[in-house]
This record gives sequence, structure tokens and C-alpha cells, in this order.
Amino acid sequence: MEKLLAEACARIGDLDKEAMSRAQARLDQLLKPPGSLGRLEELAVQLAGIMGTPAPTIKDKCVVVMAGDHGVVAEGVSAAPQEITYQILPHFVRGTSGIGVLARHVGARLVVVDVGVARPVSFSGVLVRKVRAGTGNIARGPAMSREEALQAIGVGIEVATEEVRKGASLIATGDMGIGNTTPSSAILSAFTGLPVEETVGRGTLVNDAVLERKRKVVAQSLAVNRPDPSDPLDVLAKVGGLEIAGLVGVILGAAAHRVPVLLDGFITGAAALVAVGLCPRVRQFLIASHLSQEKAHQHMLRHLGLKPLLDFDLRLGEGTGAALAMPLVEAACKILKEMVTFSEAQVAAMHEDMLLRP
Ligand SMILES: Cc1cc2ncn([C@H]3O[C@H](COP(=O)(O)O)[C@@H](O)[C@H]3O)c2cc1C
Ligand SMILES: O=C(O)c1cccnc1
Repeated sequence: MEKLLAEACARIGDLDKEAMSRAQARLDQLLKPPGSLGRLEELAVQLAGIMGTPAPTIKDKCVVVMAGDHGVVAEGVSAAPQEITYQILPHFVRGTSGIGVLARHVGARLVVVDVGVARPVSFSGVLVRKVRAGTGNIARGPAMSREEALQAIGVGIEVATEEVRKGASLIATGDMGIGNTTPSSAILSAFTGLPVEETVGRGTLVNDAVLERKRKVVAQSLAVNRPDPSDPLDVLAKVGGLEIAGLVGVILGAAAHRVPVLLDGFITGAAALVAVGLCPRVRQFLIASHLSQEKAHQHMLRHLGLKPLLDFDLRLGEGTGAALAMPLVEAACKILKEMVTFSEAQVAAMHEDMLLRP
């Protein structure tokens, strides 16, 4: 499994600078004032760099949802019962959960993976790649062993690779796992050193008493496990989650094939922190779809150096924000391909001498 991770990291290159400058040059000639399509232009240049062509196209889109359970729910850190992680799975497959509806809405394939759900899963349509039946309670000990973390990363790499083989040219990440905002906060604190007051939020909308308990639990998980921020795998194994590890693999596996990765909210952000820790170059392949209402997401994105596309007050996870942002990514590609330049349109050029140039 370590080999799979090492291979994926080794394959992740830099952005294609030549494709980026050609895309930028075309954007500057298109029938519009310079830079007037704003962030769509930035996105277009990034996509050109990721996909290695000045005219990138998105053909097939998929959302990968990794599901896993968390021993730390025994501490009373979520307003939702643990069984929901299991019970919601058929609604993913049938398309009646939040991401079920939104993935269908944007025309993306939905891939649901059990990488660590507590109960045995046998719903047809769910890919069962269970590494273990839920993590250990991070308030008392490690979430999982290093080997299990590597195995779950391997599952993610394999799933992403398979989706790319089937034709995916844009992959969105999603999470399902009751309790998973707690390990995500622990990961954020471990990497940034931020105090739990800054990294712990309300998750499924817990009240003040639970929020306070959650802060103590995260602080305790760090004190008990002493994750080493210079060793991302150590952080993941000690205070992470199985679905978070799976998502680390999806991110690395997609980037290894030069496929852009849309992050969702707080949990996929925690996975991104680990992935970037393991392979800093992967950052350039990431697109932050939205700013979650989970308060600490802003710290996460700042640490990752990513600017969210949407600010929609979402706090569901499942990949819902990432799915909603897919049409923006497609729009950025279409601008490059389908818009005409001033000269192609035979339209009078702008007054160069009157333009503000940086
Ligand atoms: C019905 C339901 C559907 C969800 N879909 C995603 N989450 C989200 O909420 C959970 C994280 O919040 P916490 O750490 O407070 O438990 C995760 O399952 C996450 O995916 C859901 C939560 C619920 C209740
Ligand atoms: O930002 C998220 O992804 C999120 C926030 C709260 C609960 N579940 C997910």
C-alpha cells in the first residue's frame, strides 16, 4: 500500500506552464474587456495547467463519496446518531439524499464507497472496500494504525484511478460519517497549531454544551495521541478517519492523472491538508468549491492557500458544494473554447492607450 501512495505522489507533476500562458493569451484576446470574467478566467488558466492543454474540456464528471464511522461518537460529539452513516447509503444510491439529487442535477456519476462504516454494508451500488468497521475513539487512543491509514488511502487511489479509466475528467470529493467534524478539527489543529476554540465548530448543529465538550475531546485527542505534524500519515492515523484517509487517496489518485479535484467542505478540506502534507504539489490540482458554514473551514482554506468559488452557507458535506460548483468548472472551459476573439469576430479593438494596465 505504501508503494501505491509513493507511486501516486511521484506521478503528480507541476502545472503545465506553457498551456497556462497560451490559455491566458487567448483569454486576453477574447471579446470582452481584459480580465472581465474574473475568477472564471483564473479557473480556466488553472484547468489548462492541470489538464496540460490550452483548451481543456470536461467530458465525464464524477462525485466520489467516502463513508466511514468514528469511535469518538461515544464521547457525545454529534447531534446525529451513528446509524445514520449506514442508513443514508441507500439514499445515495437511489439519488434521494442531498448529494443524490445534486449529482444528478449536474449530470455527475455518483460513486459511493464504504471504507469504514461500522455495520456490514451490502446495499447494491455501494462499493464495499471496508478497511475496518469504524475508527477507534481518538479521545482514548489512535483512530487506526498506520497500515490501516495506508490501506484506506490505497482504496481512494484505486477508486480515483478506476474513475479516470472510465473517462472522468473532473472529480468531486464527498464525505459521509457521523462524528467526522471532530477528527477534521483535530487534523486542522495538529497541522496549524490553532487552539480548539478556533478549529472546533457545530457540525450537525450541536448546542453550546456539546460544542464545549467537543473542544475538550479534540484537545484530549491531541494530548493523548501527540500527532506529529511533520508526518502527515501519523496525523491521519492518530486523529483522522477512514473516509478522510480514503479521500486523501482520491485527491492524490486524481491529481496523479492530471484530473482536477473539487474539494467540498470541512471534511474534504481536512483530507486535503493531509494530501498536501504528503505531496505539496497536489495543491495546484485542487479547486475549493465553497466556503462551509463550519466556522473553521476558513482557517483550513487559508492554510491550503485556496480561495472558495461559492459562499453558500452550506454545511452538509456529502460533496454537495463540490457538485454545485461543477458547472462553474465546465463554464471556465467553455469560455476558452467557444468564445471568439476580437479579431475572429472582426470587432474593433479596444483603445490600448486608454486601458489600465498593471
Ligand atoms: C442526516 C444527515 C446527513 C448528512 N450528510 C452529511 N452529513 C455530515 O454531518 C456529519 C458530520 O457532522 P458531525 O461531526 O456533527 O456528526 C457527517 O456525516 C457529514 O458527512 C450528514 C449528517 C446528517 C445528520
Ligand atoms: O463543511 C462540511 O463539509 C460539513 C460541515 C458540517 C457537517 N458536515 C459537513
